[in-house]
Amino acid sequence: MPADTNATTGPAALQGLATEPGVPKPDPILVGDKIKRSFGGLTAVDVGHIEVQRGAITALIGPNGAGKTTLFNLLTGFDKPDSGTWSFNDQSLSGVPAFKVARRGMVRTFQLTKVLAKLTVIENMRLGATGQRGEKFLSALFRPLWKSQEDEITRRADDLLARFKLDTKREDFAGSLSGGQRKLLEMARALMVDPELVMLDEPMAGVNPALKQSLLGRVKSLREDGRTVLFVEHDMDMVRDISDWVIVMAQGEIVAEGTPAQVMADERVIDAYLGAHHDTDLTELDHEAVQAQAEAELDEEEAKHDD
Ligand SMILES: Nc1ncnc2c1ncn2[C@@H]1O[C@H](COP(=O)(O)OP(=O)(O)OP(=O)(O)O)[C@@H](O)[C@H]1O
Repeated sequence: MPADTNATTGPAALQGLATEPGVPKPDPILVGDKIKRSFGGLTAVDVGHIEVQRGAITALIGPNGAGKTTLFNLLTGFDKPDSGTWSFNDQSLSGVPAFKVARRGMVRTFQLTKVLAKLTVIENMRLGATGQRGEKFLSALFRPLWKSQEDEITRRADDLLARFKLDTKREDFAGSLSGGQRKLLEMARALMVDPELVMLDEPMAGVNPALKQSLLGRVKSLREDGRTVLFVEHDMDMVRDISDWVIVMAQGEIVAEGTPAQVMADERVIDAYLGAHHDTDLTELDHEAVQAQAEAELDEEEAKHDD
């Protein structure tokens, strides 16, 4: 089927957009303005404008300390900004607590913490249904629920575990799962509230390369189910493979946006990475960036000699 060049919805609509930071999207599910968060004298986030396209997979990348996690925390109500406003499905989310944000259809995954690792897989899933109250609300597990509500939660959890091929691990402690299985559990748990927007925190971290493809398939299937995905990731292969759009942060600000191919060739992105000290697996981008810069310098030299 030929691509619909006039599409305003989904990933297709992103083709041909300007690559300026904060560029408006044709059908945004999430819109933020002037979001600032400082820690002491350090400005962790200073985002002028951000829009996330509905039904697309958007990657949020940037060097260590760029403010990605802080922005995730702010948007999902786990942290409070110094200033700024944002809305989800045209409804303001400023000041809305995390569990209510989740109920409205926007959830974020968390890397499995020590406490959650001590619970079984099914217990983790059931906690997901409480709308991300998190481990402070572990008591939610033991709070009496209506039997029918409990049955419904268990049924949904078991369906998701089967879909994510974790059903045989149902009674195992989450801490005993492999890196890839933990990532599947984090994702499955987030789906307990049937969210429209799923925010994934480094979905590839600690995953065995052999499992990466299957995990990538899971993320793509979220989009096929009609969900919107926003993810933070250092693994550039993943970013290239599955993102429809990439937003690049550096020093708290959005410095560039575009398709994966556009941002990876963008000077502003190369500068952001080369200008920062980082210790994660951005080697591939580094390599490309260094090569691109070397080529640019050689071209400049050649041009000088040509004159
Ligand atoms: N609770 C906090 N207290 C003080 N400083 C913080 C806090 N949280 C984050 N920061 C600082 O804010 C800046 C942005 O951090 P953040 O974790 O959001 O970056 P990031 O882009 O997610 O980095 P990484 O890729 O390493 O996870 C960093 O300089 C960090 O040290």
